[in-house]
Amino acid sequence: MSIVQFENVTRTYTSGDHELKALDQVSFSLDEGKFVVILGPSGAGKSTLLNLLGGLDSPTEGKITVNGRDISTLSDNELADYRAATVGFVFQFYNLIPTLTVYENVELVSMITKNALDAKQMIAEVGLSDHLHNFPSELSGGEQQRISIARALAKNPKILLCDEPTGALDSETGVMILKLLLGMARDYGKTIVIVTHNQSIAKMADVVIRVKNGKIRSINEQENPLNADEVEW
Ligand SMILES: Nc1ncnc2c1ncn2[C@@H]1O[C@H](COP(=O)(O)OP(=O)(O)OP(=O)(O)O)[C@@H](O)[C@H]1O
Repeated sequence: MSIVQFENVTRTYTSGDHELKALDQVSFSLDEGKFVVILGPSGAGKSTLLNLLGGLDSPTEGKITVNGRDISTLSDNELADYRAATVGFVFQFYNLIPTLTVYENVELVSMITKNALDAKQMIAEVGLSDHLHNFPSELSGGEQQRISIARALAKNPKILLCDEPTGALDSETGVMILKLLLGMARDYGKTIVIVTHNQSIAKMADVVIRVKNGKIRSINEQENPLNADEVEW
């Protein structure tokens, strides 16, 4: 069943009398529970696409439907509700709050959503129960990224949006993070959308979307994606 639908979506940026179409008439749909990789060179429009899907921005034209709801015309307050209820974010540089402990960083989510899952349970899910009371600076990069995934999962989102989630990690640690994300799709039916420059990660995707100059160049479904263990870069 399709959980995401973009129909002729355009996002135009205007500066002075110059207009730039960061996304230009983009249409695609994604099925629930899939592991999706969006590939494309710098400036292709990947972050713009992820921001629109995450309700951090609205399209200039076109329609975006997520989980049966048209999110293209929501007010700022409605978008905040949509973000809290439907999507989780994982970023390249983790975005943890340095003055809060691991537990507090994840528990924070319960302040923005009614359906938050138990913070300790989510930290256990990413294998870091021994670090509940550590501060982010006391953890390795891979551990910090696992905490940011625990925080995203604590919102119990249907969709996890990841912008270069392994971009700051070595290959071995990156594979561990990808394994964790893949497990979220396979075991919990989450839809995982990863934006990356890294062609190797695309080998483990159910669906690969290639973007260039604001347009979709191709959408490929892969029947037999690789396991995370088989990927390296
Ligand atoms: N806020 C903005 N104002 C003006 N132009 C923007 C803005 N955000 C993005 N753009 C432009 O839109 C285009 C697409 O940018 P986007 O960040 O989506 O690309 P990207 O594929 O994510 O690139 P990267 O891989 O380098 O992050 C680029 O030409 C960029 O300069």
